[in-house]
Amino acid sequence: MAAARVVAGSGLVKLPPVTFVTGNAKKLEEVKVILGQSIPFQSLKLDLPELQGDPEDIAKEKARLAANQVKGPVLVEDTCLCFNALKGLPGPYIKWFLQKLGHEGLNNMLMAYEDKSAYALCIFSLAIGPDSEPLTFVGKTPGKIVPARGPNDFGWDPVFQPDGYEQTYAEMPKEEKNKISHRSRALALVKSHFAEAGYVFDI
Ligand SMILES: O=c1nc[nH]c2c1ncn2[C@H]1C[C@H](O)[C@@H](COP(=O)(O)OP(=O)(O)OP(=O)(O)O)O1
Ligand SMILES: [Mg+2]
Repeated sequence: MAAARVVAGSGLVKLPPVTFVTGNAKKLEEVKVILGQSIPFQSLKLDLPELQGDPEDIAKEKARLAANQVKGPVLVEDTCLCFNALKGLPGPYIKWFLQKLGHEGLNNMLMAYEDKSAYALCIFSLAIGPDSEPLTFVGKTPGKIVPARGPNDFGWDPVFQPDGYEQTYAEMPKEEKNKISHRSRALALVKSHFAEAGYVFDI
């Protein structure tokens, strides 16, 4: 795929379509709906290895790996579920905690604490090409951890109840989740960036 190039004298950067790289079909479904026609993108199903550490660094490293494989502009995302009583853990490691412990186990982790508050964090990272420093866009939704309610078709949605709602993410209609979710808040920043950055697409 062609790399990004500056159009001389115009202040514009010409880009091939962006590739959203994820191994998670449910994420992709939400991103498609939230982005609509605002940013031309295609998707690539790849489960990229993830660095340990600070969530923003994990997302940036994912973007670097993706841009090296795709050899063009990429967007990736890393999602964290952070328990306040546990000082932000499991955070970026939620995937493995959920896989091993399930919804009940996540609730049990908070049994010793009165504070069940938590927040969902979504970090998109955009790399324009293999050699460019990735940018990050962070969206956060506060809520609490509750015993599972609602359809079990996307990760920890049944155990996360956002503040101001009586329903868990899983119980909400998708449009409602997409209005307030960590993912849509991060994507709002991605959209503003694309609107302001002077990218034109080679499509
Ligand atoms: O809105 C969400 N509602 C409920 N669960 C969610 C959500 N978003 C991600 N999740 C789950 C998927 C994975 O168990 C973990 C994040 O891990 P994370 O590495 O970001 O996702 P992943 O490995 O499934 O896909 P990717 O290939 O994009 O890294 O939280
Ligand atoms: Mg992952």
